[in-house]
Amino acid sequence: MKITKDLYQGSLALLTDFYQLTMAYAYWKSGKSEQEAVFNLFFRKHPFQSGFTIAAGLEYVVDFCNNFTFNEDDLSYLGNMKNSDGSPVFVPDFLDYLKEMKFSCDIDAVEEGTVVFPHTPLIRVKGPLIQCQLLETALLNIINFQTLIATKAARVVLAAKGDSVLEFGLRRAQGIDGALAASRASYIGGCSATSNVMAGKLFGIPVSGTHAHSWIMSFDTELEAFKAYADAFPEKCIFLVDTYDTVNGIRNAIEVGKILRENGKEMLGVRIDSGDLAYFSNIAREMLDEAGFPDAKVVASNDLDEHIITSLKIQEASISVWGVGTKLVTAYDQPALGAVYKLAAIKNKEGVWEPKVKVSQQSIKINIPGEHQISRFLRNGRAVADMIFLQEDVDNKSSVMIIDPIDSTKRKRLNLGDLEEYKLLKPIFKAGQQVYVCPPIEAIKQNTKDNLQCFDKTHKRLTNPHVYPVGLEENLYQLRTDLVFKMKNYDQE
Ligand SMILES: Nc1ncnc2c1ncn2[C@@H]1O[C@H](COP(=O)(O)OP(=O)(O)OP(=O)(O)O)[C@@H](O)[C@H]1O
Ligand SMILES: O=P(O)(O)OC[C@H]1O[C@H](OP(=O)(O)OP(=O)(O)O)[C@H](O)[C@@H]1O
Ligand SMILES: O=C(O)c1cccnc1
Repeated sequence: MKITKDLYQGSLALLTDFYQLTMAYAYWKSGKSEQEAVFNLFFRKHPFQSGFTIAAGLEYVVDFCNNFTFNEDDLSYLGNMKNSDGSPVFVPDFLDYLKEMKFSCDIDAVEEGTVVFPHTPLIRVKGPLIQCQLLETALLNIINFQTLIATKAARVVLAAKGDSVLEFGLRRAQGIDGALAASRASYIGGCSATSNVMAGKLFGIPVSGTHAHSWIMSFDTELEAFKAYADAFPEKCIFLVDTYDTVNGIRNAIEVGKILRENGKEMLGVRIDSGDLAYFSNIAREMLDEAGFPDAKVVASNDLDEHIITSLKIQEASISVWGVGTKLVTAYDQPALGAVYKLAAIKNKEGVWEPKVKVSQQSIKINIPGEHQISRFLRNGRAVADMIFLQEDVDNKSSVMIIDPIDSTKRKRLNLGDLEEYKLLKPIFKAGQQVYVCPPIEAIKQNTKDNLQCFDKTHKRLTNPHVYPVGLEENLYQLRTDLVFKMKNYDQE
């Protein structure tokens, strides 16, 4: 789908922070706009204290870049901006420059559904400084949110251990776009369907659902309500049984289930939305089995997340479908992923690339310089480590040393001959032309599943997961250390 056209009816070029535009103007004014640069988008810590993160949002980025032009409306809005002395913020020549600007960057990115780790770029942008800069805010907005929600969904789905998870979040999501993007990312993370019909239409996600308490309450009795629903949707009967008395509700559902069966239809199940979900789901299972409905499912909802699902599994609750809303689509326990977008290299006036670092007191905040690539190494299909490296440093090597970017005492030697190697950054745009075909959403969802399968279960544990090794190839580590020393200028008093 064309996200820009269908969702935003036109231009997204102004979906940026004002300072990106003031920097763009200043780059242009100082003759630096065409200077080539490399920026990396990466995060520093997994969300939710997870041991893994699922990359998502690339299709939105592709669409954003393909539509990265300022239209007349945008330019007129910018043209009318005034400084406090009444002078225009942006001079007409600059607005003409923006009007003529054609997206011409190279973009390399990790495919959606890939398991990713701190410090490794999810997106690398190479091109004119001004364009790289103007892309920052939108790319972060897109990737931070969808990656966060895809990760949350993957955790919920892992907790459900093969049961279906339905995403029910629309009513409590962060606005319209938050809801749509969350439904998309939840599906990528492994949910089976969404209640969000517009997400179903826009993204091709299966939609599904049951009915609400209001349906029951609009009738004199619950039994009447179930019968009327069965009449309208004989193929889709999941009865919500907890409006008045859950045990009686299950009894009523069974009664209507029998009527459906007499008419050649099967009740799909019951939904429980309150009370002790372990206790009532087990009662529902017993009653349904006893009444001859062993295939009827018990659906549970009510403020679920991966931790409550895990607890209900431990309690041996008889739940086989999980409706998860608020805590999934709002990423309730961590509402933002902290991915950043940092300059990693710039071409100087002599045409020589210079790697760049942002020095920080906290070593976790020192970025990785240069136009690097990431390799994932696998042994017999099992991921063993990720390496961040500069291609020229590893050419013709039979083994490499990787060093943890934060703690240099953590090192690992990899014998390349024993390992399968996958390059994670794929070409997406070359000189502004899209060279990557965005896969259908089903393929992205499958990619998540396949990727997760490559990781040991200790990395997928929901609490205190085992840390997966990701390191800088030793030459890149040294380059970064040297640059930090140079920028800090320790030799001066
Ligand atoms: N057996 C259980 N173990 C752990 N958590 C549970 C269990 N049963 C339900 N829960 C969770 O406990 C919370 C109970 O929510 P709440 O306090 O709103 O009670 P409620 O029964 O839903 O009341 P209401 O009738 O207002 O909906 C929910 O998050 C639910 O998922
Ligand atoms: O709890 P969540 O994970 O967010 O899942 C969605 C919730 O939304 C609905 O409740 P709501 O009170 O809005 O309506 P209903 O119970 O009358 O259907 C539904 O019954 C779930 O409890
Ligand atoms: O279909 C449902 O059961 C549903 C949909 C949205 C929110 N809660 C429940």
